[in-house]
Amino acid sequence: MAVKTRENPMDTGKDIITNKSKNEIFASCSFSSIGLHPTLCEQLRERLGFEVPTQVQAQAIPTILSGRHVLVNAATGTGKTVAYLAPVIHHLQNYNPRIQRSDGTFALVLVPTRELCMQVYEILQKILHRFHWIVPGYIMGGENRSKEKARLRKGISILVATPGRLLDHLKNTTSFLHTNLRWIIFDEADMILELGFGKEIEEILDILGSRQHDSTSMNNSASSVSEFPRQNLLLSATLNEKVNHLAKISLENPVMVGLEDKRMQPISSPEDLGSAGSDMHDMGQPLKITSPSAGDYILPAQLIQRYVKVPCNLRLAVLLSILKHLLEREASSKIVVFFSTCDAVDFHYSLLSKFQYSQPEAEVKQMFLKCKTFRLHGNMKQEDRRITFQAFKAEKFALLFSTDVAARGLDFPKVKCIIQYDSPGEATEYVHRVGRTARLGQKGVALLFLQPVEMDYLQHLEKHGVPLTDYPLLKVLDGFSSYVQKHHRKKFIFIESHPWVLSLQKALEAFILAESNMKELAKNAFCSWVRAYTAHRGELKTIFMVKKLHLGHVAKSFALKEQPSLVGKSFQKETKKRKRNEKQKGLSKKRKVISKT
Ligand SMILES: Nc1ncnc2c1ncn2[C@@H]1O[C@H](COP(=O)(O)OP(=O)(O)OP(=O)(O)O)[C@@H](O)[C@H]1O
Repeated sequence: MAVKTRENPMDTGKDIITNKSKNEIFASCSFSSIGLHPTLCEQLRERLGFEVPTQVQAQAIPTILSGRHVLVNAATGTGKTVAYLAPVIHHLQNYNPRIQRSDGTFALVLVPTRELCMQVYEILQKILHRFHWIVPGYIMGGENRSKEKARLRKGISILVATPGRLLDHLKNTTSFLHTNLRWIIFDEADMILELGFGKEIEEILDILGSRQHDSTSMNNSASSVSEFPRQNLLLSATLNEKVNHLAKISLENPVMVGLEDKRMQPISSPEDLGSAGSDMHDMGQPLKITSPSAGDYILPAQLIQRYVKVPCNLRLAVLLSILKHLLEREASSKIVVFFSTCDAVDFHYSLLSKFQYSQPEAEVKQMFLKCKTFRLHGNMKQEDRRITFQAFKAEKFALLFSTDVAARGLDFPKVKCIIQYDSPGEATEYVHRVGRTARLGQKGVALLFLQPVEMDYLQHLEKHGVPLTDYPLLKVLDGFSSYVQKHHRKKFIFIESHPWVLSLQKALEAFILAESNMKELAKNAFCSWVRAYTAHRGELKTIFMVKKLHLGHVAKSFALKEQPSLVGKSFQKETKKRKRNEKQKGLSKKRKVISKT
């Protein structure tokens, strides 16, 4: 099938998978030829519509079936979930006599966020349709503990969990039976650590008797209760050096799937592997994963990646213009916009739910965007998070405003465009955010907003093999208004003087001024935005520097005419308090900002 030529700079083409990308994504074998039970293959076909395995599934499934510990590194949207679920189900449905609920938990899938927990559980439910004796279940932060206890007491064969809640039940739910545990799977392994769950994971492995020790095999521990040896799996699109310690304490002689040789280095000293310092073997060779460098992050080949350089004070007007452009050009578009804070999500969500606009001289005001808008962040009630997650999945034409809770693992069908309005920070997070589109060979576009003072971030991304091209913003803005053409025949070469943007900015400021609750939301969003900006780490601190910003212009990006006066002493006091709290609790900045799993 030929790929459509693109006229619209953000046109993602039809929802087609080209023959070329089909060959890159899918393997030329069948699920049964890689060892899966015929009924399971049928379930994959009937319930999920999977005819043949993806490349990563074709590599990982036989290796996992063989019982080896495995590290899987493959691009976003390539089918890692079924790559680990299918072998587990294959073995479990084969047990003779059949497993029962009273046997407790056999497999544990650890995930970093609640939405991912629900997603994996839903996939399990589908595949297990014909294997009714294998019971799936989930436990996660925000849910009712007593109900979870009751479910655990009855028995859950394959349990999906967020780490904090799992540890809680391991310590406090005596009826939680896990003596038959055979598999521990870390999905998005690097994120689990990034969120500061390292200590919890070590405790979990200790309690479950699945921690590797220097001289003892795990078969000497609690796992010996089970008749089968333990098998642990670590997966992510961005396995990096941070997972070395986790790999060391949880995997024994692991096989690497998708990690090129250049990413593996012999261990020269015990410190190479982190605090506990021991070795990890693959065929006798102690190895560790090195930091990713140029070209190491695998991004979907068909993903179009662009950046847009926007002066700070016009960011909001430009965001709204681009959204309008995209949604009006493509009648079935789904777009995800990433923000750095919950307050920013709330502000932009409320703004777009209410903001009406008419071009100068036009008589009737209309909603600026006529599109269903959703929001998702860690400060929302659990039930609202669940409703949003399900609703956005089902929609064909919708916008989602989110923090990084949606960045990892979530599989929203038919998302055509990802906009990173606030920069992601680490290149790893860039990779996962953009990975919500262009899944499984589908087309997709990613757009990154940068301010003129932040342009060095492009080099940071390029170092990791992520090259971006310029987005033709002026062309998009010019295409907008009859007003522009009627009153100004000259061509505009600066965004700062573009009549469409200026008129929109004016209207936004007037709207915020007139709506007191919106003004409050804008102020809160402004303050947390600045706080989040100061939280960039390492090398990124030199790119995203608050002191390089004009805070009055930042205020304009929340449609505030003036910089809120509360920023100053109270902001500094709050920042100091936050740092003190973080130090005391030993939490990573990120975990606090991102989510309450
Ligand atoms: N063999 C297959 N045939 C058809 N579709 C598949 C197959 N395997 C997976 N998919 C689909 O591909 C999409 C991506 O799968 P999945 O979410 O497992 O990817 P992933 O590699 O885990 O992505 P991420 O790194 O973002 O978590 C899903 O919609 C899934 O249903």
